[in-house]
Amino acid sequence: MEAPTEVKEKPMQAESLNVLNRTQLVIQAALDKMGCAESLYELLKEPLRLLTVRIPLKMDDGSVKVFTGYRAQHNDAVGPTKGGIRFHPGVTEDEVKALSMWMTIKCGIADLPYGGGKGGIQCDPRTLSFGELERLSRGYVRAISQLVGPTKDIPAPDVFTNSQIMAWMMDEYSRIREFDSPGFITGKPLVLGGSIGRESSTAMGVVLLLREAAHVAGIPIEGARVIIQGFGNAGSFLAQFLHAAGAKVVGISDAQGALYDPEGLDVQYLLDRRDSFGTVTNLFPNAISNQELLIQDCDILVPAAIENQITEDNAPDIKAKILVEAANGPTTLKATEILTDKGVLIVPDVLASSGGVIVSYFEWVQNNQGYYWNEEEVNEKLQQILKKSFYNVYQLSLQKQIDMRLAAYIVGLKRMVEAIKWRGWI
Ligand SMILES: NC(=O)C1=CN([C@@H]2O[C@H](COP(=O)(O)OP(=O)(O)OC[C@H]3O[C@@H](n4cnc5c(N)ncnc54)[C@H](O)[C@@H]3O)[C@@H](O)[C@H]2O)C=CC1
Ligand SMILES: O=C(O)CCC(=O)C(=O)O
Repeated sequence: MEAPTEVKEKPMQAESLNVLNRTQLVIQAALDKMGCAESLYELLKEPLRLLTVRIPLKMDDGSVKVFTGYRAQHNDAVGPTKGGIRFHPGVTEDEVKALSMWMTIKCGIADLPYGGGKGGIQCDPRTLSFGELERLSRGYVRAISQLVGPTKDIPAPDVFTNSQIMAWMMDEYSRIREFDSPGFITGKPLVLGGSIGRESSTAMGVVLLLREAAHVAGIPIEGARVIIQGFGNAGSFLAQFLHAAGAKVVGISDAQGALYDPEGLDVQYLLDRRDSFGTVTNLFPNAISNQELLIQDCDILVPAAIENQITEDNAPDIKAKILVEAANGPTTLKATEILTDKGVLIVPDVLASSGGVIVSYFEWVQNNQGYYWNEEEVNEKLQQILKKSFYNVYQLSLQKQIDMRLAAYIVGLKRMVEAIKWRGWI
């Protein structure tokens, strides 16, 4: 496989950028605060299961390339595991493990009957043809089919995967199982049992949470200056929604670079020109870098791309008053500390990005019952869950005088810990 283009070797940093290590630290801190036995940490510090697969792919030119994929299942004490599938050159075993653990916390905060799961293939889908992408998606499902299923582990989209890929995966799983299995995967096209609102749900969730955060921070959304890192599923819908809500989108970015205009960007113009991988900045000679964008002046910063974007190196220079993490794992622990000390209100990833899995849960419920809801019903239910989630986390952070991330982990682990105890595992 060719070397990834945008994942460059980073200089040595004082803090650890290992997402698994830092997730373990927060889980341990949360379990300590909850007064849990050490054995619970021993159980929850790693996924229960991790499958590594090698997927041979026949390329269009007749050659064969072999890709590495993963599926991690963090814990299934509460119910089947759930979480997306990522196609990205930066996918690693530790990343997939951490992502599955974050799914556990997300589902716990939203009180969904799931544990966390996550999958990924180390690949660059931008270099694959449509046919190669389909064969790779089907190959991955064949490789993991024993481990997943509508009552075991339910995948969904994540970075560089979409409803077309979910459709191929559902079709492949249905062929293997010899029956139609819409509930095997979520984020499907509507005609194949997808839910209204799933495609825009991550961004919709961010907007709903941002409204609550802005309310407690005393910053009106109307007129607020927003920077969004990432212009894919989460970032582009978000730009659209915030623009419609009267906010001024002053910055956006993608894997190639970033655009910033203090007067506000033309969101519709950018949406019309972005490609299917959320790239648009390559069309502009005045593009700046992602790192430059993050420290530009704004009221609200929304990382909506990949991990480790906000570190101890750039956190002191961040100007935003509210940080809403639509991406998974964009901020390191040191950066969280620096920003919290600066008085920045952080809506952590495990809360901020939960709109996607909540509507995925709605999709799975609708698939199981064979009865489909309208947009109003989906949005109303989503709003109810998110409002409750936000205040559960926010109030705990005030009550215990802890940062929002630690508070979110405590809220998110509660149901899992209880389920483990009731099952008699610990
Ligand atoms: N799609 C979903 O339902 C959910 C996504 N998320 C998280 O939101 C974030 C974005 O996901 P999606 O929008 O779904 O992905 P996407 O594939 O639709 O878009 C990703 C965006 O990030 C940019 N990007 C990729 N690599 C980058 C890099 N090295 N530096 C800067 N930008 C880069 C891409 O150019 C693109 O604009 C991820 O962290 C994902 O885990 C969280 C919950 C649900
Ligand atoms: O929709 C889902 O089930 C999972 C979405 C996801 O992967 C995430 O929240 O990170």
